[in-house]
Amino acid sequence: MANTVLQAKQLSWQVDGKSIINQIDFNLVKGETVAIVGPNGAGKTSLLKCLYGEYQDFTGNIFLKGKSLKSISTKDIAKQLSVVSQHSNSVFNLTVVDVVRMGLIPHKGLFETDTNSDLEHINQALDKVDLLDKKQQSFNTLSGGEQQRALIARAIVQAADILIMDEPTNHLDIYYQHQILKLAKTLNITLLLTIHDLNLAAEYCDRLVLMNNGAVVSNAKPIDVLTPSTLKQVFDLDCFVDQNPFTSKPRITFAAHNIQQVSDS
Ligand SMILES: Nc1ncnc2c1ncn2[C@@H]1O[C@H](COP(=O)(O)OP(=O)(O)OP(=O)(O)O)[C@@H](O)[C@H]1O
Repeated sequence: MANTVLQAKQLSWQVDGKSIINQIDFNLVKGETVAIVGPNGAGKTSLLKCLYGEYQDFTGNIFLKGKSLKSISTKDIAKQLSVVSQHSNSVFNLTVVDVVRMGLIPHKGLFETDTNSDLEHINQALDKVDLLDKKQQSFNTLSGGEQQRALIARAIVQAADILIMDEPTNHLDIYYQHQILKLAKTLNITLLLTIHDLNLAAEYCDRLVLMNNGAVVSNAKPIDVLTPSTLKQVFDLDCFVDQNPFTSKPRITFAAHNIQQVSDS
């Protein structure tokens, strides 16, 4: 499709002989916001890791703006695609400004120092996420929401036009869940994320890719993916779908009456 920026064809990935991602076809179009949703263990993070080049031992093909991902250097991938992932946060025993400065790495030679315009760019990014006053604080001491904002500032400095976020709303209270997603949307770039909260996904995304057992069950607009029968099939729960009265987006209310106690299952 014209304007496809990221595409997977018959993508499979296994670990220790176990199939985790199973023959997935996927595409991401410039400018859209897409969420990968599905139960724990469905393969969402594994799919993202293949798509952003962390796992290279996949079979099938991944194309970044038409070029095979395996033929593009890590540095060139990072110029086009930035990643915000909670899993790597704990490695940052750095100040906030140093974390944000890491966004410059793909654009710099080995011994190239920061220019005044780089520093201005870093400050502008920190200002955009409202962390200028915390720039000298240790990243590890930020709250969960502030850490996500700092990583978004790093992505702004990285200046890629695709942003991948793995569970950006994890551990955030409801206010900050909305704040992070709204902030990401203001960047006006292509967004691909994983998210557990289907109501948030419906609120912010143009399209949802619903996964289960390493495969895609449904890939369409939220209204067409979030149907009681599809959700029952994947989550084994009955639900009621109506409209959010504020936004008119689909709103899902799950009924937990058939949940078994752990000891009964
Ligand atoms: N590096 C790995 N080594 C072994 N097993 C793995 C590895 N990565 C993923 N898996 C397994 O693959 C399956 C899918 O994991 P993945 O993290 O992709 O799921 P997910 O949909 O993101 O789950 P969650 O919603 O719980 O974050 C799980 O059973 C997981 O244990």
